[in-house]
Amino acid sequence: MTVAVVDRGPGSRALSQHYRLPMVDQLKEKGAADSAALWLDMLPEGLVLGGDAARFGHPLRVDFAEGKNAHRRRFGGGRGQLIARACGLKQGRTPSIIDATAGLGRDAFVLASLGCTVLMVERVAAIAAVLDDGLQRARAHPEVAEIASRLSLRWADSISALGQVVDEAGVPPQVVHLDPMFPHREKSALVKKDMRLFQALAGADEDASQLLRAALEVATHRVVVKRPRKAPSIEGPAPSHQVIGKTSRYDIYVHQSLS
Ligand SMILES: C[S@@+](CC[C@H](N)C(=O)[O-])C[C@H]1O[C@@H](n2cnc3c(N)ncnc32)[C@H](O)[C@@H]1O
Repeated sequence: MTVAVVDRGPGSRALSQHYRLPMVDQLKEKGAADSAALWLDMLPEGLVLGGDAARFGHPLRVDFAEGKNAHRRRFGGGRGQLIARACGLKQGRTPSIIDATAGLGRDAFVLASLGCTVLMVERVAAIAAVLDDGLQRARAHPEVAEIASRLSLRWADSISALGQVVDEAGVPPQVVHLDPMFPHREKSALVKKDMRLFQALAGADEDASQLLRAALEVATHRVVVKRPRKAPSIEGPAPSHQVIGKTSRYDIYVHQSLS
C-alpha cells in the first residue's frame, strides 16, 4: 500500500526523506486519483494518516491527552487491568518494558501511565511517523508530559533489530510486550474503519513466531503476547501461563520471576 506525504513545505519534505516516503502535491488532493493510496498530512492539529474515506473512514492521529487514551488513563482500571497483570505490575513493581509491536502506542501509554519505562518499536513507516508525532506533542502537553517522558520510539523491525535496539538502550528489558495483528475472521464489513486502515498498512503479521523468538532472546524476565481470547497461541514454545479477559488474553512466557 503506497503512503505519500502531502507537500506542505520543509517539515513535510524532511518527513518524507526520513521515512523514505514519496511526496504528493497538495493540489492533487491527497491521492484522490488513486483510491488505494494513503497519505500523511502535517496539519496544525498534528500529523494525520488518511485515505479514501469510504474505505478507511476518518483519518488517524495519535493523541495521548484526549479521546480513548485519556479515557483509559482515567477509568481503565489501573494495575488491575489485564495488560498490567500480564506484565507483572503487582505490588508496585514497574518493570522496564519493550513494546515490540507499538502500533498507535495505546498499550505502551497505559504501561507508562502506570510508571513503567517503555521503549516502543514499530516497523511500518507511516505508523511510526504518526506515533512519533503524537509522542512529541504529548511531551509538550502539561497533562501527559510526565507519562510521555517514560516513552521512547524506534522505527525498526523487531525481528531483525531487537538485539541492536537493546544494545543501544544499554540495558536489556525485563519484559517484552507483543501484540501482533491477528488475521480477521469473515465479518470484514464489521471491522472498524480505522482497523481497516491499520490492516492495509501492517498486514496480518504472519511472522509473529519469529518475533516471539527474537523477544525471548532479549527479555530478561518474561515475554507477554496479547491474543484474541480464543485464538491459538503463536507457533513456538508453549506459554508458561495465561491471563484471560473478556475478549482478549495474554500468553506469558516466563524466564524468571520479577522481584
Ligand atoms: C495490533 S497492532 C499493535 C497495537 C498496539 N498494541 C497499540 O496499543 O496501539 C500491531 C503493530 O505491530 C507492528 N509490528 C508487527 N510486527 C512487528 C515487528 N516485527 N517489528 C515492529 N513492529 C511490528 C505492526 O506494524 C502494527 O503496527
